[in-house]
Amino acid sequence: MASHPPTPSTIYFATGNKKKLEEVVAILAAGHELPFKVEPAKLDLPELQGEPEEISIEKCRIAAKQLGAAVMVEDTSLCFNAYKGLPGPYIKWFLEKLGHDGLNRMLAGFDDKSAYAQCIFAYSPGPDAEPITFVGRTEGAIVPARGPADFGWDPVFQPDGFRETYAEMDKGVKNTISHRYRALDKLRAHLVGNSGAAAEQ
Ligand SMILES: O=c1nc[nH]c2c1ncn2[C@H]1C[C@H](O)[C@@H](COP(=O)(O)OP(=O)(O)OP(=O)(O)O)O1
Ligand SMILES: [Mg+2]
Repeated sequence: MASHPPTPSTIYFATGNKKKLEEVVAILAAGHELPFKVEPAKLDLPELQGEPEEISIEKCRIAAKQLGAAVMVEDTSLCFNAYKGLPGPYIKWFLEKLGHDGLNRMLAGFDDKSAYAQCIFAYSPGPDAEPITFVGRTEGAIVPARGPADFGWDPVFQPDGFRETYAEMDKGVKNTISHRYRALDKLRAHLVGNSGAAAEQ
């Protein structure tokens, strides 16, 4: 992992998605007091192509250059096992063009409806540093849409071990089992471990 200077007092979370921001704020607020502040930065970051980790790293480089500061970004994939992980990072376009029903129709010919949601956070302390990444994954299945349609593909993703879709479940529950929680929890642990106090030891 790239060696980074101690965690700065302010880190910008660069995203154009207010529902992602809501969940990041809620997840961080539910944990212990942090030795740094996370400020939102509304940037319309490009939809890049490539392997998910590379996409997050490049997205982070772009955001760090634009903001000239410490920044975190995340890119989210929805991966169908019957499609060897596609749509993956391209889910945004599949969702936009096909909608919830269309995503289900993609799997009509397959017995295997299993999927996983994946979130990759990338963090960089500044424009000249190499971003580091943190991956979170939640296994589940693609189901006919159930629940409020206020956040992307939440209505069609039912995490393993639950009877509700992400959309139906209490936000507090989603924010303890989701792909976003799992990735962000690793990033938070890194940033706390690398904060001033710890870094002096
Ligand atoms: O927990 C989630 N539950 C349901 N849907 C979700 C979730 N997280 C991302 N999504 C949607 C948003 C976008 O349609 C696509 C990912 O694309 P992605 O590029 O990561 O998000 P985005 O462009 O909306 O925001 P950003 O400015 O951070 O890139 O899946
Ligand atoms: Mg995006």
